[in-house]
Amino acid sequence: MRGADALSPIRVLIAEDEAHLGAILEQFMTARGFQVRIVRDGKSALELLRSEAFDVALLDVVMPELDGLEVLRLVREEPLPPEIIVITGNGTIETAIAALKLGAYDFLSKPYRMAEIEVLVRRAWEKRMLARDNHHMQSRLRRAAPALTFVTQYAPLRAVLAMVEKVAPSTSPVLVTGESGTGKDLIARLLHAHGSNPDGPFVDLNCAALAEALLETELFGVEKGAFPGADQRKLGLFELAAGGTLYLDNIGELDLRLQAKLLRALETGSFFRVGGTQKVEVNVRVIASSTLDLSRMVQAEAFRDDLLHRINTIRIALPPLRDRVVDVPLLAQHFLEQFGSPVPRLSDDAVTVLERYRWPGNARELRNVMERASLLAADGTVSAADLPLGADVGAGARPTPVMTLSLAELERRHIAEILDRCQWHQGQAAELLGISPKTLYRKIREYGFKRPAGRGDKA
Ligand SMILES: Nc1ncnc2c1ncn2[C@@H]1O[C@H](COP(=O)(O)OP(=O)(O)OP(=O)(O)O)[C@@H](O)[C@H]1O
Repeated sequence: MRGADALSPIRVLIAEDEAHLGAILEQFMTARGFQVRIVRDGKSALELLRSEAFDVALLDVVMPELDGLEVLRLVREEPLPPEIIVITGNGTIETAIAALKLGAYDFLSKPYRMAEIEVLVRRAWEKRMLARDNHHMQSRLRRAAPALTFVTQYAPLRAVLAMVEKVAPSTSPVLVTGESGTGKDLIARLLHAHGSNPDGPFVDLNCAALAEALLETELFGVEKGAFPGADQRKLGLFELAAGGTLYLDNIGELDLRLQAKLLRALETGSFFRVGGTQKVEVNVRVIASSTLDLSRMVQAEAFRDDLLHRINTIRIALPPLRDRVVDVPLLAQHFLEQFGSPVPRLSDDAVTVLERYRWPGNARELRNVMERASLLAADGTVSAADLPLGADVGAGARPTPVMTLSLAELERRHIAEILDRCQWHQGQAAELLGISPKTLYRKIREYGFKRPAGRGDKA
């Protein structure tokens, strides 16, 4: 069982107004390996429960300011509340029933034995873990988690993989760089899987896909009433990733103000929700990725030097596929195994075509090409004719009647064509168009383009 002696101790809040009893409880629980915070009144309990993540809370019913039942009621309205055990002083059955009705895990009457408390707290924690694991498993299943195998025979990349395993258990931030489709997301997932808490959440955010204001609330959460329309508190991804990994894809797209907020969060392990006045403390491993050259962005004053230093502690650079031709047939085979059943064979002429192509969309493009080829393969063999690579070059060379078009119309058509060629992979399309993914995202909305069903595997 994970728990007090494992990597992440069980976090317990004790709200007890009798100082002597509180001190004994704190001492006992700390000695048993729990991570304990203690407060003396209901108001402080509520504040702490709202600002920090706890697994279990022990609430005395009779407390100044707010009584335990009221704290219980208010905390149960929060997203992801801890399990709560209510301690009744007078032992009335009515209070106990009221607590259970309000959603308490259980109750204990004073006087109680310390061993009883420990057993109850562990059980409450197990219930919480089961619920959380179940939630993670469901979301993982929903996302149909991609296979976590990084295929390569290219020696420098094998060295990178060895480093990934070595640095995975540390909690330092990691920066993964490389062109779109080179496998940055896959590396982030591998780091998480080999990390100190693989069962913890893996939360990813594509910083290129959201507008500034949305990004901030998405990342850091928002307090109820922070702005019109914020009608309830929303937890940010930083909090949802507590005890796990937060993967910030396209970090170069964060604006300078958010970069400053992120830096502070990384340095202090805490932040304020939008509109919030209470510090939220979290323990999250941050992995950032970028297709852009962040050092050049620093020179252009578009990226903070200090943030780059902070996330650059561990840097993993992925080379483009065209620089490691040795991997092309290997990866092609790997993807065929994912799509084909029975798995088709690659003919020699197909391998030659694959090796000659430059793969601007890297492994993702190869994956898409293999998905298509596995459908077309006749007699269980993928031949050169099943690969659309030559045809693509031809399409790109088609003359366009530019003289009769306005500049905006020309832009609209060009973007539509590139999106189509990249099968709606926006990172790749932005790269081919020479604009940032965020600009592309804006243009897509401006021109009202709609992603055709089944196109593109990532925003
Ligand atoms: N070396 C590899 N072995 C196996 N699969 C790979 C490899 N590299 C990439 N892939 C697969 O190719 C696809 C694209 O990779 P991934 O999403 O990790 O790229 P990325 O660099 O994060 O792209 P982007 O910058 O556009 O977000 C995924 O399906 C991934 O699993």
